[in-house]
Amino acid sequence: MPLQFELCPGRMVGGDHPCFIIAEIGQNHQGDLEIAKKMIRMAKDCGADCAKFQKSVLECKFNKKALERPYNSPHAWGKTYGDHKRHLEFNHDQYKELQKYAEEIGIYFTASGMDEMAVEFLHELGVPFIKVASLDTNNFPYLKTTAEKGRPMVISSGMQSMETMRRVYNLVKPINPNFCILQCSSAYPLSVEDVHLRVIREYQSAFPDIPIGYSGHETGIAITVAAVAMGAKVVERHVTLDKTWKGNDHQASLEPNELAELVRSIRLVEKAMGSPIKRLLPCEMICRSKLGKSVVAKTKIPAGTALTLSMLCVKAAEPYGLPPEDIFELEGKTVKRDIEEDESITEEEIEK
Ligand SMILES: CC(=O)N[C@H](C=O)[C@@H](O)[C@H](O)[C@H](O)COP(=O)(O)O
Ligand SMILES: C=C(OP(=O)(O)O)C(=O)O
Repeated sequence: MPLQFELCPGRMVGGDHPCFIIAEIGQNHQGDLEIAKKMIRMAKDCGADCAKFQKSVLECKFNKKALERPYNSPHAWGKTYGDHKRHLEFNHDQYKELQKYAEEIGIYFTASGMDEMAVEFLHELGVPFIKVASLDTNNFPYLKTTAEKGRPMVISSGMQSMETMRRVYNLVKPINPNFCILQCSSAYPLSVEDVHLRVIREYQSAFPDIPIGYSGHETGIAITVAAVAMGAKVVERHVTLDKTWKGNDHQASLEPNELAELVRSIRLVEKAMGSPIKRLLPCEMICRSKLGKSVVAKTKIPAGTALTLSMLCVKAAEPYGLPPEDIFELEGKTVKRDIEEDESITEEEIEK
């Protein structure tokens, strides 16, 4: 079964394809369409593959009491949680405008569908893939209808257990094979001790036929780069224009210079991952001929002498002689000509 699939038109993920980098604008746009556009532009300029938002149909995502509860937080945009969330929600026409803008500047555009109606909305909008936010990952009716839409899915796994993630995999796989799972811990900002990058390995062995990725809420870029070195094929990070802005996620977000550095570092590490085949590289030949050690005569050895270990030593020598790892095989072999003390012993001097 392939470890890769087409996440967006013309963009494969998994296998040897470059890691797909999602700039999660989320609700960091302050409810302002112009800021949202600036953030899409910033994501593109910094080299991210995709600009992502969060779409909710609030009455479908929350029950009445949850919307009516007071939101006493410095990050609140309204007195109740419902008012707060309403302020941050873009409508259909605004989404259309953002989508058009992203298309014009050439960056993939999508959102997490944070309830079934939101997924319906995104499906009709024609996003390339649906992001399943952690809060819906154990929402099995949602997962089933979303998988049935047939669009690729990126499923995050904050707040879930391994057992639930196995059930998620078993539910989605037969309906829609084009999905990946992201390791994620849902806290903002996330402490280093709560990241658990090793879960990526667990997922890779439990779900070997899908790409695995990482959705990070920590500060800085190092941990996300490490996730890529561990094989994350999709990464997602919140982005902001200013970490001091009001909002729950800004502190755990990357400002433009950090996002650009993240993209650069990921691309660098991808190149450095190279090949698993260990061999002497052409670029190492200069070092080997200068400092690599080889077999040298410890004493003068007359032609026809059968070699013993006591006649040989190992040094960095000019020219480079026989490799020292073969020294024991030289015992008993005879030399074709007189060899001076401290002279390199090369292939040509040894009787076959
Ligand atoms: C789990 C989840 O949805 N997490 C999202 C994605 O990471 C977050 O962006 C939340 O929407 C955000 O932290 C909520 O903040 P507030 O409660 O102030 O609107
Ligand atoms: C909550 C989201 O993401 P995650 O679960 O990956 O943090 C989201 O994409 O809206």
